[in-house]
Amino acid sequence: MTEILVRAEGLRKVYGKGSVAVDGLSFTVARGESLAVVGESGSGKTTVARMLLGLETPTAGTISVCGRPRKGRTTSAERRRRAREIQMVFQDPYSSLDPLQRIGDVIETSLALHFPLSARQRRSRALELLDAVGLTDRHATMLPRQLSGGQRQRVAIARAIAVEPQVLVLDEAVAALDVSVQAQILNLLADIRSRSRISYVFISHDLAVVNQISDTAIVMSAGRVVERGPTRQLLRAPQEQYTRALLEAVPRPGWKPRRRTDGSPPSPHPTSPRPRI
Ligand SMILES: Nc1ncnc2c1ncn2[C@@H]1O[C@H](COP(=O)(O)OP(=O)(O)OP(=O)(O)O)[C@@H](O)[C@H]1O
Repeated sequence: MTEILVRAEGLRKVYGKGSVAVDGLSFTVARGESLAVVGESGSGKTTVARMLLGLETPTAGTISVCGRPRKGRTTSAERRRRAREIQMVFQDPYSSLDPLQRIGDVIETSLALHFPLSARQRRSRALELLDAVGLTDRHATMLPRQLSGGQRQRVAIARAIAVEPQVLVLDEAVAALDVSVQAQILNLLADIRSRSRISYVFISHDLAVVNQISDTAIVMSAGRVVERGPTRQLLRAPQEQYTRALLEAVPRPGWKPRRRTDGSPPSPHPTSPRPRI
């Protein structure tokens, strides 16, 4: 039987005096599923992510994660428990990393909050996690500014998975990276999902990226869902004009609605047609 990890029903968010960011949104995410939330800028995607994480309170509607409703005031123990259910990776890891904290300590701090490990066990687990995202002991001693954007995003992912969450929300997590680094991070996320049965809510405006990482997708416009379904089908045969327009707006030569299945990185040669979905 499918285990539902995230259930959002009738979500609505109104900012200030009547700016409706999300309106009547419902969706579920099953264990191991990767759901993409797609839409143009201002369609309400980040607001959805922030509500899932409890960073914004819905004006109406309900969210439950791992079968427990997310509402009301929380104690610090409850916040820790919730953090183990759902974690988030942001677009710009630099702004979410302490510039003065070494990378190894970033991961250790996350571990210390959630697991009763000795200092030695923590260090060893931190190195294991960095290794899992393709970083080495050498990176553990570095500061965020000494890493590339892609490496910083790996740190952000390692920090999030250190907590062993059931659900990972990724808000434009590869948008700031160049195409080959994007491909590496997407492959890494696919590996993590196949190893751990973690679920993803992958927020993106980039339909090619969405096609590589998600099973199902919802397309949002002005806070509402305009179309939803299996990602592959939705991108191959969009039913709604809005989705078609989003697809047509992808500004790349050689754009073909064909899924890349071999996990290979896109061509590094800008003149050749880019093999995408
Ligand atoms: N804190 C806020 N206060 C007031 N309005 C907000 C706030 N955050 C978002 N909005 C508005 O809500 C709407 C949805 O914004 P949101 O950031 O969720 O969209 P988005 O799809 O994530 O866009 P982008 O991809 O540009 O980040 C926009 O009209 C935005 O101006």
